[in-house]
Amino acid sequence: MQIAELDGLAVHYRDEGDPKGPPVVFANSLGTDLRLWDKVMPLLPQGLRYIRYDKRGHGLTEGTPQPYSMGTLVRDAEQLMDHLGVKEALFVGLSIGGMIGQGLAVKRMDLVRSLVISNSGMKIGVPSMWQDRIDAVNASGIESLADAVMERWFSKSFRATPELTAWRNMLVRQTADGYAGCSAAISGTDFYTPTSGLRLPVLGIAGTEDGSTPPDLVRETVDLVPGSKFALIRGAGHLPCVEKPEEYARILTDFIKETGHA
Ligand SMILES: O=C(O)CC1=CCC(=O)O1
Repeated sequence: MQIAELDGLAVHYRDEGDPKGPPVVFANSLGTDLRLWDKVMPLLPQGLRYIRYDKRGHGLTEGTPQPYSMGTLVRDAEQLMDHLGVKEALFVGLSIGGMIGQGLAVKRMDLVRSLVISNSGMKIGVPSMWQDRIDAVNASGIESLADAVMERWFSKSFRATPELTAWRNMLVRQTADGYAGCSAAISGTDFYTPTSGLRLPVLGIAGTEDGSTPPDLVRETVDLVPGSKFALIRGAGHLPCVEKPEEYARILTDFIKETGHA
C-alpha cells in the first residue's frame, strides 16, 4: 500500500507503470475512490507513469472535518505531486477531479503540461443544490442520496447490470465528511475566469447520458481554452471510464499521442 504523509494528512495513492516515463495523474469524482480507473488502466499505453489517489475523506485517505475548499483539494494534489517528484504531467480529472485539474493548472504550470477535463465543468450545479445534498448527507447519510446518484452516474442499461451494486457500495462507504466536504468545495467554485486564461493542450470528455455534467457544460468549459478538443461518448453517463472503458482509453491514448506525451 502506498501512503504519503502530506501536511499531516495520510493520502492513499497508487504509483504504477514506468517510474521514468512521462507522468499521468488521475483525480476521481465525488463519492468514488481510485478504483474508478481500474478498467481503463490496463488499456493505456506502456512506458508511462500512472498515478492515482484518493481525495481527502475518500477511499483510504484520511478525512478532516467538513467543509473543504477547492483550494485545499488543489493543494492536496499539488503536495502529492511534489512529494512524488512529478512535473509536467498529463492531469486527467473526472468531475470534481476535473475542477481540481483546472485549479492546479492555473496555480502550478510546472506540474500540468496537458489537461483532460472529463465529465466536469468550470462550475457544477448551483449552491442551493449542493446545500441540499450536504444537509441530506448530514441528516440521513449518503445512503439517502444513493439511488438518485446512480441515475446520474450511469445509463439505464448499465443500471440493470449486477455491477451497479459494487459502485453503489463504493459511494455509500465514503465518509460523510468527505462527501459533504467535497460538495461544499464544488459549491464554492466558479473557474470561468481562471480557466479562460489557461494555455495548454486540453481535452474534454463527456457522456451523452450524464445527469450531472451534461455534454454542453463540458464543451463550454473546454471551449474557454483555445485549441481544445472534445470527445463525446455515446450511451455513457457521468462515469464513462466505468461504462465504456475501451472507448475512454482509446480517447485518452489518442490525446497522449497527439500531445507527444508518450
Ligand atoms: O452528481 C453527482 O453526484 C456526480 C458528481 C458531481 C460532481 C462530482 O464530482 O460528481
